[in-house]
Amino acid sequence: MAQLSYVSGSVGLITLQNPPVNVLSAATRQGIMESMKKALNDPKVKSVVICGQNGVFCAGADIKEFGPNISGPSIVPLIYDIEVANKPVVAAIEGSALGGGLELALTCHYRIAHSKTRLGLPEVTLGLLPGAGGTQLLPRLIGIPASLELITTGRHITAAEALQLGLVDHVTQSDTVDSAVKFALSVEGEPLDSRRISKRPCPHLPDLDAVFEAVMQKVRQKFYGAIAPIACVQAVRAAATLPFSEGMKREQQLMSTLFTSGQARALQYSFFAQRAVGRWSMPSGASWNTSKARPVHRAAVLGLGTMGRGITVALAQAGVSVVAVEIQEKQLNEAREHVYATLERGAQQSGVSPSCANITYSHDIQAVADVDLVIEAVLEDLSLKEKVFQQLSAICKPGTLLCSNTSSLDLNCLASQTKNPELVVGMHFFAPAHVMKLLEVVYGSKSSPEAVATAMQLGKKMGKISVAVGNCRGFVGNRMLKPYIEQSYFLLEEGATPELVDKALEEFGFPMGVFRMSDLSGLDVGWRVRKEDGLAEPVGTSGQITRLRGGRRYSPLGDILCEHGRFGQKTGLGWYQYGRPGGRVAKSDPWVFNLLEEYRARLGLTARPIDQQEVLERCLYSLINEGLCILEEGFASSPEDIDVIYVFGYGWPKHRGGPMFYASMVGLATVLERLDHYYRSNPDVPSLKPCKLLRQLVASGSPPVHKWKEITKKIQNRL
Ligand SMILES: CC/C=C\C/C=C/C(=O)SCCNC(=O)CCNC(=O)[C@H](O)C(C)(C)COP(=O)(O)OP(=O)(O)OC[C@H]1O[C@@H](n2cnc3c(N)ncnc32)[C@H](O)[C@@H]1OP(=O)(O)O
Repeated sequence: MAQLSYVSGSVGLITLQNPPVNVLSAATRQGIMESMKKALNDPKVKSVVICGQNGVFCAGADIKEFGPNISGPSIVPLIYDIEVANKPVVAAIEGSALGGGLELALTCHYRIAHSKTRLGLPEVTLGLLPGAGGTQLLPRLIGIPASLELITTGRHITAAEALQLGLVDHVTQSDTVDSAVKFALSVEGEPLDSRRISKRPCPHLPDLDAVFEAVMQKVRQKFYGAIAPIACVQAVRAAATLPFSEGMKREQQLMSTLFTSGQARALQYSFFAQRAVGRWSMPSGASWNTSKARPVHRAAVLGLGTMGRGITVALAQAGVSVVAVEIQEKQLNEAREHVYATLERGAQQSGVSPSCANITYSHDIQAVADVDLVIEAVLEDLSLKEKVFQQLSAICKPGTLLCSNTSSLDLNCLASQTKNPELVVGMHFFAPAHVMKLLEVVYGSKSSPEAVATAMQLGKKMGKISVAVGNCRGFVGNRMLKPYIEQSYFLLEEGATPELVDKALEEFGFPMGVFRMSDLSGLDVGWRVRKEDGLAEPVGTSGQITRLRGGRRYSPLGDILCEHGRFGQKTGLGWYQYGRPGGRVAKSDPWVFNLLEEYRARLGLTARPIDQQEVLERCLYSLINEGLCILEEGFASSPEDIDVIYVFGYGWPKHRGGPMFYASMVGLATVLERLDHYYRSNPDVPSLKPCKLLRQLVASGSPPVHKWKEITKKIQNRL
């Protein structure tokens, strides 16, 4: 796991050998310790170089080993031995130096990095802090403000930035190990005291208290409810105020609290879940490792409204050449300007040149004739989309993949309009499409595995976390949103206010509660769907209000708002008031309170006190129940798929893992008991009826999320 070899006569070369990313597993730690000892005891060795095999230095501690029974030598004394070594130790950094990997490099006396290396201390994203001395060493090397920023965000930086910050000593474009060996030879025999970071004082910072106070406030706001960023700030403060050994003790104290926290478990689960969704499968048995993606060099986007523009930007930024089509001349020109400005802004932020040259614009659908893939993003109207798919099928060259960005329509209907339904898949982006990480890749009953593989690969190229899901109403994300929103309306009927519901959800960790979120997305969208479904009926001021539709409880409150032209932020009025159309700041609106009072009075409903616990249970457990139904029916292949969708597309707080993980943390038996309880008092609300899978999981002893598959497989109704 770590190999010592001898090069250039006097250099001991220690190579970490733990593919794919040389994590510091117990065996690797043992290997480094033994190799170091051997090299230091060997009189022939005058200097040491540490590198990683296959072009990767080290991605840090092995997250899979985290838990109560971690074995092998611990990291802290191991890397301490390196710092106190009496021979110069040089880190030859390439690929990645992250977490414990960067901490390992920090205890070396010199750091040589390849120009393409990424460095960082991302422990905070795993619910931890850099607990192998990182919080004490980094501030001594690069100062407190830069350290606070890197440690609290976990951001990866380039070698160039690392050089600028003083984190590395030299950046090379050529062979990293060769450069490091030459460098090691050049410093053999030189004094090392000044190279030991732990011996340095932390650079002085005037207004220390004010700086830490400001950072703490920022962190509490930005990472609401997350404990690791706070602990990171506290640990860096220890570096600024305590001697090194005391600071190390503080770091360990804070780390041990984080290490066993539920948040760390959730975030580490999420790390692996993000990777697991790439190993997709379909009910037919086809999967990522049996299906080959086609190359997509040229793609078309059809319809340049908000979604189409965002998708165009995302494709161009991924280096795909784009044909952007919009039949309305005015909209086309606006889109061209908008896309250009967005790409320019993105280029300024990232420091790379904009990709405008990759885009051609047309108002003629014939322009898509020779592309490899089309993403349709026209209005969410079935008959319009069906017509578009007929046209695409006739125009495009054979084999072109036809994708729809629909968020709600039946993909099979669109596929049935084409000559090759196997080439049709959904690519459901989230607004703004060039920013949001999530992509639902939707397979219909005839989609070929190759088509799914191609959409998944394109999503990856666009920097998305892509999740393959089946074609049910609303797919996974929006389908689960439905009972969540429904419960929030029922809570209003029973006595809650939008403020009360939103507060509970925001304190849980959502960036926006359900009502603020609905105002942002536009209340008219759901209204149109409800009207199409025959649910929303005009109420007016004196009309009869019915709260039962098709035998199910129904709340027309959302429809009533829309009848008053209150569509949310875009009209300046929704569940809140925004001052003006397009306003962003939500203020309570007495009009809404009056409406609720009148509504309850008309229906003879008595408002009762509703607490945050009830809001969370009803909104979240009904959403979780729907997620379990989706798993049961096979429209998602694993709980990880659902959790990734919710964290990256719907603002589910990252440190709570996702709805499925959260349910397992709360206890499936508790979720079942509470759903049973609410269903008993609301037998006309089917989404509160616990699904079969939930009962089965509880009957099987509530296994951890990664074991659910064994049970879902048994009861899945295949698509
Ligand atoms: C006791 C604690 C003491 C000290 C504190 C130290 C704490 C730490 O060091 S925590 C770990 C900090 N490091 C990270 O957070 C880095 C995580 N890894 C990455 O960001 C990326 O994997 C990468 C940039 C290193 C490489 O990216 P890419 O090339 O896209 O590959 P993958 O992400 O798909 O990874 C490949 C493969 O490796 C697994 N893996 C990556 N890092 C780790 C890790 N630190 N521990 C365990 N496994 C790791 C990853 O899961 C992939 O495998 P699977 O596809 O099987 O999941």
